[in-house]
Amino acid sequence: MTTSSDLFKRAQKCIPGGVNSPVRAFKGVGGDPVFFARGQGAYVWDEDGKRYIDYVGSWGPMILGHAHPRVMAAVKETMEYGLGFGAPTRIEVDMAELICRLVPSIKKVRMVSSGTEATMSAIRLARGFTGRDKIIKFEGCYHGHADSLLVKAGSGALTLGVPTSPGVPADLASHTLTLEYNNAAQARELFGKIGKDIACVIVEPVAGNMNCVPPVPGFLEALRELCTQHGAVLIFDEVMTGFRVALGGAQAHYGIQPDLTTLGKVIGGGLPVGAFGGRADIMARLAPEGPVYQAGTLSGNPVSLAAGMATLREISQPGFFEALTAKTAMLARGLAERAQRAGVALVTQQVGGMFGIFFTKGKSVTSFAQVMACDVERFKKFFHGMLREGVYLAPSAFETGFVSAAHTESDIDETLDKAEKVFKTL
Ligand SMILES: Cc1ncc(COP(=O)(O)O)c(C=O)c1O
Ligand SMILES: N[C@H](C=O)CCC(=O)O
Repeated sequence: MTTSSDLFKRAQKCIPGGVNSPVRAFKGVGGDPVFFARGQGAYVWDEDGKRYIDYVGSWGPMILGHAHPRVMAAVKETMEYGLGFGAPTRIEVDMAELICRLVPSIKKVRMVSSGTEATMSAIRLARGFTGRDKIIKFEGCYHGHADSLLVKAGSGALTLGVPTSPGVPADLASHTLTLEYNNAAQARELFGKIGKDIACVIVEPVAGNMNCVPPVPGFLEALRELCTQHGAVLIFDEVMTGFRVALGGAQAHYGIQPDLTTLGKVIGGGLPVGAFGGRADIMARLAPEGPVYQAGTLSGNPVSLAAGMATLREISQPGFFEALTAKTAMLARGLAERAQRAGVALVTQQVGGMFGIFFTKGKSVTSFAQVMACDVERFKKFFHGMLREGVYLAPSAFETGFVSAAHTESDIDETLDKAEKVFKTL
């Protein structure tokens, strides 16, 4: 018995499933979730004081590692002035200017409190701007839990086997058209048939909620071309990839400008936040400038923005992303090599500070069908082996992994040695 399992028993009596977000519950790997008591740099410690090298990083925000001193100092300093006012503050202007400078496709930006709010609002805005109802998303992509987007979704919805959630009205779901990720021909065909009805295409420019699946060359380009041609809004959901795969996000990495971008995670430095922004003519349709309504009591919370600003300042340092990418590549390459040595079929993929581990043969995984064909049972054994060894991976075969600036080469080496030991047991 561990303190975590005691706490989980208590939690299950008063919290649905014992957790406040389904992916935390270990349903995808079995067993009881670990309860964490603290984090510092690349490590987290559970309630019994066991240390883990952390590759979840609060699902992405902790790009500097846990409790980074400059982020903590910014939070403490800002808190001294009050926790929020429900009125405009200087830091919101600073943050908006910074985002617009770092992501040039964003001419105006609205802060919200979560990634879900960002995508939900961006969809409404795209519909209000175009006067059309239909939206296109891709199977296995997750864009938060707004009704229109919980259709063939990834992340916890996929892990739990409910990619299309009960509770989403069929009438609403019928407006969400789902295509195969990385299949440009299918998108062309659909646009050819009903292009004039499509309000927007929303896509994870690197899919991070069905493990880690980068776009194949030409896929994002085709979406850009189709949206322009048919007057639809192209939304890059960069809640995960924004300030994670490159300073300017996936759009800078791949050189493609969306019309709208959604952000979250890193821009809050670990505190609740989200944002959406983009073309000035589209953003001008948003209340109070335009008629499309969107609001939030805690939107642009100064403490969240202080943590986010401090994080963005750190990741703007020259060489930050080169170093993060090199370290993540070292991990991904090393895992593939150690697996091969142990005779285990494994594919690893990586973009910037994101990586994926697939128990499958072959060279790459580019489609949802390939993701679903991977050996999930083997992943579960690997996950628990690594957990025992003191390495915390995302508790699902359908989630991406995250490396932070706090991970050292020696952390990566330690992880690889432990992985090799576990591979030999599979
Ligand atoms: C790509 C993407 N979009 C949207 C969301 C929703 O963000 P949040 O969990 O902050 O609502 C997430 C993560 O959950 C995500 O990974
Ligand atoms: N995959 C999700 C976000 O990226 C995981 C976070 C959550 O839903 O709790």
